[in-house]
Amino acid sequence: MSTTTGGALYLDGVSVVFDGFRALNNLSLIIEPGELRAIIGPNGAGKTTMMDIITGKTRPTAGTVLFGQRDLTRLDEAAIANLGIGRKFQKPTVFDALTVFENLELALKAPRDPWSCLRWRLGAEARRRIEATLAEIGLAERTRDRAAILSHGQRQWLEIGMLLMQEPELLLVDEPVAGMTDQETEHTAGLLRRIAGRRSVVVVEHDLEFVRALGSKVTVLCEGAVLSEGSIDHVQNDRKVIDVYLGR
Ligand SMILES: Nc1ncnc2c1ncn2[C@@H]1O[C@H](COP(=O)(O)OP(=O)(O)OP(=O)(O)O)[C@@H](O)[C@H]1O
Repeated sequence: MSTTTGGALYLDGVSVVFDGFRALNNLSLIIEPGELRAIIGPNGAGKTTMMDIITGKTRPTAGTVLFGQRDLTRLDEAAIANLGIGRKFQKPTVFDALTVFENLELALKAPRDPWSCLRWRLGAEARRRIEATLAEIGLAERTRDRAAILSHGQRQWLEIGMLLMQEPELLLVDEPVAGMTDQETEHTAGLLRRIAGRRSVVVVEHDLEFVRALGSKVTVLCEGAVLSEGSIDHVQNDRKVIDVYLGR
């Protein structure tokens, strides 16, 4: 199995203060290269703020954020994206008028080159990558269909595919299964399990059945810090987690 070339994601003592309110409070977390990790927690726990810190949208008030050897707190959002950190927001942003294939083609960062024979070879390589991604996201049968006629779940998978075309080392995924059917939810868990390994994947989600299907380590955030961490069975049986989150 090939492994990611990106390093670990390392957050140490990260705090974010908005007008005196601590959205993150001394948060420490390590995501290993190739790891799939689920992040859960009550509303306002700091899950979105944590994603915003990693992508450079929000700056920490204190603490260290490293991706491999790179200090993310010194980079802007574009530089962090260029390092290979991709983010999928809840609402998909696929192009309705384009086909599934064209959406993936558009997402591909094709290098421009004046040599036509080389361009042909790059074209073949691009096609191979698009086809591999179509198979990976399970949309090989829908290649020529316009995105507009896809189901909600299929649109989410297409957007994940568009992010994969950029070959991220770390993919952040925000509530991917909201609004999906049970079957689509199951497919999404399989998809995320498959795409981790070659890159790290961090998933924020409220649906605990889905989190169970991911089969990954789970981190429970509460009041801006890690409340519990371990297997889904471990965190679901943790008294602290039941008291502040699951028992409510
Ligand atoms: N820009 C901001 N200014 C002030 N407060 C903010 C800002 N962004 C987030 N907060 C506050 O920080 C806290 C953490 O919010 P965050 O969105 O990270 O939580 P969350 O775990 O993602 O919640 P949810 O599950 O509801 O999406 C919340 O109390 C929120 O109101």
